[in-house]
Amino acid sequence: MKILVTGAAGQLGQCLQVAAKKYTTLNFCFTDSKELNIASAEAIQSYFEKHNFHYCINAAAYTNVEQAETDINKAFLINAEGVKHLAEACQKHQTKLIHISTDYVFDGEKKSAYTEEDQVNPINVYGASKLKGEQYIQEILKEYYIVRTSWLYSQFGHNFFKTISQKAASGESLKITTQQKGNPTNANDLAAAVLQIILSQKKNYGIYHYSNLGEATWYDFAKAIVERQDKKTMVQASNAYKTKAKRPVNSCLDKGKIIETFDLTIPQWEASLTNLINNES
Ligand SMILES: NC(=O)C1=CN([C@@H]2O[C@H](COP(=O)(O)OP(=O)(O)OC[C@H]3O[C@@H](n4cnc5c(N)ncnc54)[C@H](OP(=O)(O)O)[C@@H]3O)[C@@H](O)[C@H]2O)C=CC1
Ligand SMILES: Cc1cn([C@H]2C[C@H](O)[C@@H](COP(=O)(O)OP(=O)(O)O[C@H]3O[C@@H](C)C(=O)[C@@H](O)[C@H]3O)O2)c(=O)[nH]c1=O
Repeated sequence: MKILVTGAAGQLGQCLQVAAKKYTTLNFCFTDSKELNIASAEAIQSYFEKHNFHYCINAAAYTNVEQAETDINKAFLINAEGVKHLAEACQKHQTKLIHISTDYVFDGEKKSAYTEEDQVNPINVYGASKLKGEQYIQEILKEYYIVRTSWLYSQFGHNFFKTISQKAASGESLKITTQQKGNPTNANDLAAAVLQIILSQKKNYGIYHYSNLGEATWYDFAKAIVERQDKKTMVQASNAYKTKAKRPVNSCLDKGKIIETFDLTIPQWEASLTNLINNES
């Protein structure tokens, strides 16, 4: 089975490269933004003409939530138009698309975890651009998986876990917001789940939610990161951390559908965080 991975130099892309090593029967083609720029319809069409992919995993995205507020065109160029180009190429070449989306498509007003059927209503530019990408896929394709995830962290790339670990290592005291809750998710777990979807060979296409189990505020998450590394840094709860972009107050995701459909076992976020730290040290 031949699988294209876009955005392969990013955080999830690198976790997919690690996870892929376990599956020698799968033939991966990992591409970074230089090899395959998803914002270029021509580049995508000519790449798909040269290969015959069974699946495309789209891990390419514009992910800077703060910068997206002023860099609106670029966020939409990559997260919406880029995804449209990929969907069109997948449609033309009978390639199944696995696209990664976000909890930030929701407004956060719901009191409990969001299911796949819940109303979307993004409250920042990044979320709006990702939603537009989802909508293009639904218009163009029948054979797709949109996997919404949240609060990704790992040993790779830029993420909250690495920011907090670096600040703690330099002895900087931390003020962390208690104003949003969600599901911290180890990107290595997401990568494994995506490959399990492919290996299942099921045809239950549609939208799915995947994140680690258990909820936390960013403050809870930061405290857990610092405590597990035995750092003496003070982690202070804050209810006034200033940002340009609004973020959903609650973006917890209900995982019932993906667990049942693909028979997945999803780790608790605390256990997965411990695991990552133990593997890194
Ligand atoms: N990070 C998170 O907390 C969350 C992420 N997600 C989603 O998960 C997916 C993976 O995110 P993550 O790995 O963390 O993100 P990263 O920002 O780490 O990686 C994204 C990758 O996409 C590449 N990219 C950007 N523009 C293009 C382009 N035009 N063509 C090809 N590649 C491009 C980037 O390359 P370059 O650096 O060269 O531009 C980068 O390597 C994304 O869809 C994201 O929206 C969902 C929820 C949470
Ligand atoms: C660094 C820092 C952040 N914060 C706050 C700001 C914000 O409300 C929250 C999270 O900060 P970040 O900017 O790291 O996270 P953010 O960029 O909002 O993370 C999001 O990224 C995109 C790509 C997604 O799809 C989402 O699921 C989510 O993971 O923590 C503090 O309170 N103190 C701090 O020292």
